Amino acid sequence: MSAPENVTPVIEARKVTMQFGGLKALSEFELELKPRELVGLIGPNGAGKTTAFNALTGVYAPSSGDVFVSGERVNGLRPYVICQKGIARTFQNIRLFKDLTAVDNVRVACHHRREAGFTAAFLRSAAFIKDEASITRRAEEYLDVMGLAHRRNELARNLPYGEQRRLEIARALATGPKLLCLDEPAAGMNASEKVSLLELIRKIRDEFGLAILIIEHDMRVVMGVSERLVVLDHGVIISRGPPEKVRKDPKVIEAYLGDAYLAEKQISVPGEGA
Ligand SMILES: Nc1ncnc2c1ncn2[C@@H]1O[C@H](COP(=O)(O)OP(=O)(O)OP(=O)(O)O)[C@@H](O)[C@H]1O
Repeated sequence: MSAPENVTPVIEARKVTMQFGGLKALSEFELELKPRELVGLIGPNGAGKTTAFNALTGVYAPSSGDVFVSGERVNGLRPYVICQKGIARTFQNIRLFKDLTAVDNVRVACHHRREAGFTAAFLRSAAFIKDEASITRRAEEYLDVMGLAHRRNELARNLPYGEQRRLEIARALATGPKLLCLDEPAAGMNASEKVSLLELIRKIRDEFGLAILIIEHDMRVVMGVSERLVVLDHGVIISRGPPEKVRKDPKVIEAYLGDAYLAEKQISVPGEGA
């Protein structure tokens, strides 16, 4: 599902470097996602994947290089401002409002793009009340998309782990993003849960017309859903392209697939048995 060549990318990273003291966690990172693209960002532990997400979403200001959202340079802008420009993310460690219900977790994100202002809220005007009702309806729709309608009134903390992860995605979707960045959304799930989550993610891309950038450790799973992969190792992009090309790239095999890391993490390599 590739976008036409001349379409402005939803996100572009140009030579983005992140330096922490003496450590270059990310070096001259280059990335471009067109609308509706689904791209996997992979690499061994400590490769710089989360650092790349943090630089794209404003958690870190790049030490050098530039990030553009829909053609606008966003270096140094706060994460919530970048989110307002259409970049939503989830985190490796679940960050829900654990003492709010599922629907309220999503409502909070819907508020992020509400139109009624503080005065209306203060006066609880008719417009405000109508707006609140429509926010609740929208939040319910996102819960439904993520298969969580039945959990509407449960506290986030009481949801099973896999459903907490889906609730995070529902909340990110509710900000109305052009790009959804998912940091290991399937972490901690078994193989079949991972496959069904990633199929759901692809469905979301198709239905909402979003671009999606996904960090995922399981090569088999990520190769199955991504149209393109970008491979990081020690902060440097060592390979990029369609999954069938990347999985044969000797640099990837050496850095990632051939790593003892695979055995340690019990990660399956596509084309190698079960
Ligand atoms: N805020 C920070 N300060 C110092 N070093 C950091 C910081 N954030 C990340 N690093 C270092 O940068 C390197 C890349 O880390 P990062 O978390 O981006 O890797 P990753 O590919 O996401 O790894 P994993 O798969 O284990 O999550 C690591 O050596 C890490 O220790």
